[in-house]
Amino acid sequence: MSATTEKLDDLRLEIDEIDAQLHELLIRRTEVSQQIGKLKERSRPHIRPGREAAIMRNLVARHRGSLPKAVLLRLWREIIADSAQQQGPFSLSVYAGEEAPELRDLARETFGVLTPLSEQGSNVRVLNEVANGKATLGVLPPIQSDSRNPWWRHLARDGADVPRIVSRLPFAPWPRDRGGDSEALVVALGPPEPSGDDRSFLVAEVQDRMSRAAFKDLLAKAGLVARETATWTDGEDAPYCYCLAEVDGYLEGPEAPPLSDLIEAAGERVSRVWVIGRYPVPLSDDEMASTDRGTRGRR
Ligand SMILES: O=C(O)C(=O)C[C@]1(C(=O)O)C=C[C@@H](O)C=C1
Repeated sequence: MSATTEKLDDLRLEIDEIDAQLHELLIRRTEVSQQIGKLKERSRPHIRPGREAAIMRNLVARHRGSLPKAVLLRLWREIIADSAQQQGPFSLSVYAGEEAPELRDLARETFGVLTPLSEQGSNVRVLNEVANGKATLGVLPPIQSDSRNPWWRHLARDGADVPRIVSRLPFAPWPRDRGGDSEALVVALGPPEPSGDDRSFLVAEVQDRMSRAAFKDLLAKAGLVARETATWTDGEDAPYCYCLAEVDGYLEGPEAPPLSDLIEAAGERVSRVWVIGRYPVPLSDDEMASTDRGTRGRR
């Protein structure tokens, strides 16, 4: 046996041992997830987007070597998707209409190959599937400032059956030369949970009309800087318009600052404000950059 063959055999043995350990750990992780599922039985839905984001951030922060972070996170996405499946019903309702026909791929990449997925031709159908418990998560196109019939307007109300925005996709962007450029927002029922680094969406019900610029000024009075804004009115004669803003941080609710400040600053003009969702800030291109470019691709 040549020295090279001997060395190859040794290294393959080492890979077999590593695979056995990884496999054993996956079996154990699944068992622990089932135990968590039993403890959470009464707190449906069992999905925790904030916790998942924290796990992904920790993985990226700890990573070293030449395995791309995109690959590392993809593996964990599959593991966590199955973990959710182990704990109870877990399914997706994905918008597949003209506005964003390609969300299915993004949903599959994020929520695993085996997760049941249905496609819907309208945003309202996706919201209904989540509201009536047929789907755990709804995957919808990003907010468009000029939409005549935006899906987010259906979230501007109170109630335990009103879905809320819980994630923004992709959480981990693909390397620029490899990935598609589709984006999505994910909605779910259930109590919100901060991830440690979040953004929020709020909607204000404003008497009469308000331009996006005027709404930004109003937000500034409450110390809020809008990343994005959108407005919607239900026809010419409607008494209200609805103004949406995406802001940094985790907003608690209209009773607490800064939203209570916003309502005060607006005087009579703002009758109601809803926090229609919060989501963990996705990883940046810099955070996803390779930790070890030197050895990758070398022959
Ligand atoms: O931490 C939990 O609550 C879990 O259920 C575990 C777990 C995981 O596998 O890491 C699974 C699903 C949740 O969405 C978040 C995390």
